[in-house]
Amino acid sequence: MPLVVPDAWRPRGIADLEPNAWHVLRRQGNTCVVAGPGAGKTEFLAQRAAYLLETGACPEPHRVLAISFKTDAAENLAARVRERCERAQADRFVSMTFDAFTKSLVDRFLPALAADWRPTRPYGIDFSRRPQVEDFLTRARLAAPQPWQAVVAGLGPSDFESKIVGSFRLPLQAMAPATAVEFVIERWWSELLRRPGRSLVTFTMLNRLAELLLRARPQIARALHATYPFVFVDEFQDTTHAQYDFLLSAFGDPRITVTAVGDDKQRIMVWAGARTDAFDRFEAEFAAERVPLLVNFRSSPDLVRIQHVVAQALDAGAIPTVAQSGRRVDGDVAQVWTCPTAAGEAQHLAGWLAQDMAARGTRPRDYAILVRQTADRFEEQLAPTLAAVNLRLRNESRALGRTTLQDLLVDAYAEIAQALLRLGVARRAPAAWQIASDAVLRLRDADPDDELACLRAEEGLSMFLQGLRATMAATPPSTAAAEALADVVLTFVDAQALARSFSEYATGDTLAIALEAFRLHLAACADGSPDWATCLDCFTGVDQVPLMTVHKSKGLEYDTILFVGLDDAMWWSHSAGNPEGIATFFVALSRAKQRAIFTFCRERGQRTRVADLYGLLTAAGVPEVAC
Ligand SMILES: Nc1ncnc2c1ncn2[C@@H]1O[C@H](COP(=O)(O)OP(=O)(O)OP(=O)(O)O)[C@@H](O)[C@H]1O
Repeated sequence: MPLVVPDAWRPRGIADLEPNAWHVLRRQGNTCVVAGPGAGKTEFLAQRAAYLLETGACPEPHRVLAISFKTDAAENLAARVRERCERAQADRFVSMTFDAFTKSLVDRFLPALAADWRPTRPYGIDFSRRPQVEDFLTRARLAAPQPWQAVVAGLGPSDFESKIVGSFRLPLQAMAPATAVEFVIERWWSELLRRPGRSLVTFTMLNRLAELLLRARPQIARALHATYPFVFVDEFQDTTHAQYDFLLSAFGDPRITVTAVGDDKQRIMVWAGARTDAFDRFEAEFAAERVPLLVNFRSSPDLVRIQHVVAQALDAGAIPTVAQSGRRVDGDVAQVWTCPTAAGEAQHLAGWLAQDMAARGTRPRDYAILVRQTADRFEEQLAPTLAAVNLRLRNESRALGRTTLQDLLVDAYAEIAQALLRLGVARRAPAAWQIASDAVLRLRDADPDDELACLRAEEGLSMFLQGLRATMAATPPSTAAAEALADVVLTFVDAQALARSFSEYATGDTLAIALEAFRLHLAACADGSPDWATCLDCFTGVDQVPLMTVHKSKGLEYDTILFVGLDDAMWWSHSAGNPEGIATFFVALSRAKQRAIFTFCRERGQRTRVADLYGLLTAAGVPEVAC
């Protein structure tokens, strides 16, 4: 494909970029783009990838590496680049989560680690739960030499792994602890890595091992640099100590250009170890320029004004952003509903949703019900009431085996398998055909320029679909039939080909996790569906109102968000002015394009702990309405 002259390059799929975004798009050096919600940070990364690939700024065979924190964010970015670039260019865009990237390095180069730090192959993944860390710290204190015991006693379980273990650079060979903290760190590694049988490692440990690998084997770091001269990091505010240090060892090199984007007002992962100084460190240690984006493309002007009140509570110097999106609703753009009982709240919500959809011609997926936590409990409470007005609720935070429904829906295999099943019930499904035929060419390794190979791969697909249609027509949906279909599809797709063709499945158990979740979800949807088309609609969530935690809603947007449970019971860990609580509230509020509704139910709790959040809404002029 001919290269585009840089000055002639234009954004794809959007009319234009704001001036600051143009500046960073063309910039050579390291940059951090710090911008508020809806500023188009993710979109900007997709456009920059297209620019680098299409103008030859990132020439073949080099690649652009994008690192995200969540699977759905990584997939979302990859999908945006695929939509904007030719396949040959999009194939040079690698979008992975931090965990998948560092794990793949460790898995690939495990023998290159010094014996003292080498996990067994295979190793198990550990999630270091709080009681386990508490127990470990007690044992470590008792085993520590007397003079160190007081220091060990001062270590807390909540950030021990993420901060203490996460920020400690492993020496190239075995450790000889010189301090109390080093004693505990050494013991932690020793207990997990060198336990009898199979090693256990956490993702923090994998990040640390990947960082060690690059320091110990500079040739691996050089190979990484040669492959990825451009690196993006999305949601940079969520970077943990171990991840930041990995970035520094991996890409803190003048030949690599790193673009980090994020919003420190959306920092809601401090509890999971996000460091609070990531942008400052990046600016200093990567000699990066900090560039703000000043437009909000998502929310209407009135919502942007309310968001700014909350933004100022997080950062008194927050710069107001300019709304680009118009207002499309009459009346209040934000309200607090005060309901005496949970049942009354559910009824009001269901009735309001049905009425709003009828009045505005909106669809169930234009709305999202957000909760701070315990989405499963809210699902139980709300689903029957919504069903009474013919609305289906879908808990996207629901666990499916070792993943969640939300992550399954952006999984590459799930997308291919769904497309195949769609083609099994409908001949005319152009979008599904596109996904299936692209996937088959990739899985069968057919070069797009080799007409014969492409023809053969497509013939194979057509033959498979003939058989699949016959099977699906002859077998009504049931749990057993869904499981059998999942097997048929997997046999055709071929697990080995998946692992070969999709980097995310190359190592580890990502594919096994996706296959298990796909089977579980398909079987659950088949149960009670009158036909396969309905079952597949259920699978994708067509015409279902999504319910999810605020954490799961990060990066997403909806016409209207309904934040249920703004009370002390749901916000038990919040205290006035707590930045992470306000940031969580800010993330929820800023998902809305047109309207944000908050509900308070007296039966569920008080509103003392969350008085500051109500204070912000009042200051922004948001009215309270009794329901
Ligand atoms: N330059 C642009 N022109 C028009 N629309 C845009 C532009 N950039 C982004 N958008 C749209 O604005 C919305 C928000 O964009 P995006 O999700 O990239 O924002 P973000 O900064 O990553 O948001 P957040 O931090 O809140 O998740 C999306 O609907 C996107 O398609």
